[in-house]
Amino acid sequence: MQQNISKLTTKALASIYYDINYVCILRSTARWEPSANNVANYRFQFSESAPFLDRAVAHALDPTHSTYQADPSELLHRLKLFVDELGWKMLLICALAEGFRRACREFIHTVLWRELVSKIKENQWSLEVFARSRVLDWRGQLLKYASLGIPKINTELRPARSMSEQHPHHIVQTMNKKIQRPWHDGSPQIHINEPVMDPQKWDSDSDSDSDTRIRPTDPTIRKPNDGRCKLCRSPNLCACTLDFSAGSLVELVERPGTGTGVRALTFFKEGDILGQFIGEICPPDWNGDLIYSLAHPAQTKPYGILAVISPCKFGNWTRFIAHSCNASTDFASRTIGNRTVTTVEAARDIAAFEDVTVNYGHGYWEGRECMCGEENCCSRREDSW
Ligand SMILES: C[S@@+](CC[C@H](N)C(=O)[O-])C[C@H]1O[C@@H](n2cnc3c(N)ncnc32)[C@H](O)[C@@H]1O
Repeated sequence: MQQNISKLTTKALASIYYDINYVCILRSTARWEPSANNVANYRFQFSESAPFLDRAVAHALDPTHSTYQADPSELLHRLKLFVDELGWKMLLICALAEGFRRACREFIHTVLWRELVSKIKENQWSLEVFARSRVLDWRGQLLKYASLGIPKINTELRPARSMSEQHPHHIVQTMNKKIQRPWHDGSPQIHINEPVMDPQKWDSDSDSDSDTRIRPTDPTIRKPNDGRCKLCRSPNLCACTLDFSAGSLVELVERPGTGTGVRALTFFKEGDILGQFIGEICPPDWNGDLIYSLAHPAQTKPYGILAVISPCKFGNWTRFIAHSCNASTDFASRTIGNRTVTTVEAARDIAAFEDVTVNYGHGYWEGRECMCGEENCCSRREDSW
């Protein structure tokens, strides 16, 4: 019974994150392609949440009013409990998610509803950061109730620091419920969607005139014998690209002792490709980043190292995955579209709200202490470094 409750409420919470992300995608689609259809799809989410928010506010203003006393399924009672625990802002954020609206209607057993409220409470800051960093327009909804004299609504409408200018993976939630920018070696770490290459790092003839220098070719560009594309299985050059959507459903969180890590906000199935390990493409003998970098092997014999991918400055969320000696993902070398790439793939099913981990390899821990805490941890074993 308790297990079922936990499963159902975890699923409901994961669908709240998923739906908030979806509403924000609808918002940007409607903004950049404002066709009647796109705008209607976006507005629909608001029109779905409005009626029961209106009822919840009216009930809060006058709980004795006969219209609001009739509450056969006790929906208003559940909403009141939610607002008492988590406030109006959280109600407005969650109400824009279809998964939450469904739970409001269907979780009629008090134990189930209380468990969901308590899970949302545990994740309150994460949900707020998620909604704000994706520019969910919950304030617009709340403003319409601002003049009604509900004091708590006015305090929750106070402007907060804007996150709209930041990529969500420029935001790390700290242990004391603040946010900070990921930072390394005195500089902010910058999110990129495509690998970058600094020709100067590849320049063997740095004394020659820049006009006469030959531009180095990117060694990760797909060559005819790099094998079939992992996605379409074609042995020929194809236009396939990786789907980056998994990256929208993870968050960066500070962890004690190990720094920034990655937490899944949805369920991943074994074999799912979560993302591409992206960074600056550096020469194979480059050793300027001993923390984050990964060797990029050739796909064909003699299987040497073609490059080092260094995301210490430019990279994506995959650079923050912590090591575990019992990891939930693997790095894999793949040919996809016009490149050979390193992907991060689920080594087993990953539960929502679990930290995503990967095995950095035994050599990484030479002279360092692994703190993954697993029974088989390399730093606990007698033969460890
Ligand atoms: C690739 S980075 C991961 C992101 C990093 N935590 C950060 O804050 O930017 C690798 C570094 O994270 C920390 N780390 C990750 N997993 C760890 C583990 N299992 N034990 C100890 N430190 C770990 C170590 O400082 C390691 O050198």
